[in-house]
Amino acid sequence: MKILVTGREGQIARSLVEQARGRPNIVMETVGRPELDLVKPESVMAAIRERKPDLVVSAAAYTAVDQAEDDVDMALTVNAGGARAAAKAAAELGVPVVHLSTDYVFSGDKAGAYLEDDPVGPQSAYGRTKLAGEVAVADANPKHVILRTAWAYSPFGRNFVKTMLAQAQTRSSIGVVCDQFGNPTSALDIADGILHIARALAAMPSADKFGIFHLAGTGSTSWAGFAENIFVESRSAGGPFAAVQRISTAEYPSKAKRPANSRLSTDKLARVYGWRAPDWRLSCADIVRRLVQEAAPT
Ligand SMILES: NC(=O)C1=CN([C@@H]2O[C@H](COP(=O)(O)OP(=O)(O)OC[C@H]3O[C@@H](n4cnc5c(N)ncnc54)[C@H](OP(=O)(O)O)[C@@H]3O)[C@@H](O)[C@H]2O)C=CC1
Ligand SMILES: Cc1cn([C@H]2C[C@H](O)[C@@H](COP(=O)(O)OP(=O)(O)O[C@H]3O[C@@H](C)C(=O)[C@@H](O)[C@H]3O)O2)c(=O)[nH]c1=O
Ligand SMILES: [Mg+2]
Repeated sequence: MKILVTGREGQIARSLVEQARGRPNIVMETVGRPELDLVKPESVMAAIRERKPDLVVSAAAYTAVDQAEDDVDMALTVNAGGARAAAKAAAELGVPVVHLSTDYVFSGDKAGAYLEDDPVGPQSAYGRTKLAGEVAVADANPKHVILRTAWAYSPFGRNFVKTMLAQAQTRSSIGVVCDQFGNPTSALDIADGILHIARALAAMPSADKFGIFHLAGTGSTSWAGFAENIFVESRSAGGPFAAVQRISTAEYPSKAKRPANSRLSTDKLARVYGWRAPDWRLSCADIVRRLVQEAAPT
């Protein structure tokens, strides 16, 4: 099975390449700028048409949450227009699209974990443009799996884990918000989940397998709790650590508003596909140890 991923250097794209390595019957290919540019729908259509994949993973996106507040037109063009083109190209080939979306489509006002059909209410430009992307993808290709994930981190690209470890190199204490709750999710786990979904769709593309699904790490915490766990693991692996000062959202001003609670229920994915991500602490430990080892002088 040939899987084509949009974006080359993104953390989910790189995780898909790593997790597919050595798996029989899976050819994982990535394509990004300049050949596939989400700003240019024709380039997206042409790149996908030419490669004739059996499944498209629409992973590339405008992901700079604060920057999107000042750059809404570009974020919308990429996250909705670009996503629509990828889904449409897949539809023309008659193949499914797995499209990545985000917990930031929710307002954060709910007390419990969000279900797939809970009302959306994005608080940020990024969240609004990603929601527009969900609508565009669903409209362009009936064979869509929209995967909302959250708080992604990995050994690759830019993410919260790498930011915390980098800051701890020069600081003994770091202020981190303790009043926003969600599910830290390893991009390597997201890649495993996507591979599971791809195999299930190839085996039996029944109607219940399409639609919106939540895929996130099992268990939840605050950003402060996440940071504390990162430093416990890093310290035990001989890496950098800092004290976490628990602060409120008001004490950490930012352009974009983040949801106070964006915990995602992953029961639908478990029910329909029989797959759930590991506990976030286990995956966090793996990735922190790997980053510490990779940084250690040899
Ligand atoms: N990171 C997170 O915490 C979360 C991410 N998601 C979603 O998951 C998906 C993947 O996220 P992640 O891997 O973390 O993202 P990254 O920010 O790591 O990567 C984004 C990718 O998109 C590419 N890209 C951006 N603009 C364009 C464009 N105009 N044309 C082509 N490619 C472009 C980038 O290319 P280049 O390498 O050239 O810059 C990069 O490869 C996104 O849809 C995101 O919205 C959902 C929830 C959480
Ligand atoms: C770096 C830092 C962040 N924070 C806060 C700010 C924010 O509320 C929270 C996370 O900050 P970040 O900028 O890393 O996260 P952010 O860019 O908001 O992360 C989001 O990215 C997009 C792409 C998604 O789809 C979301 O699921 C989510 O992962 O932690 C601190 O309190 N202290 C710090 O030192
Ligand atoms: Mg960020």
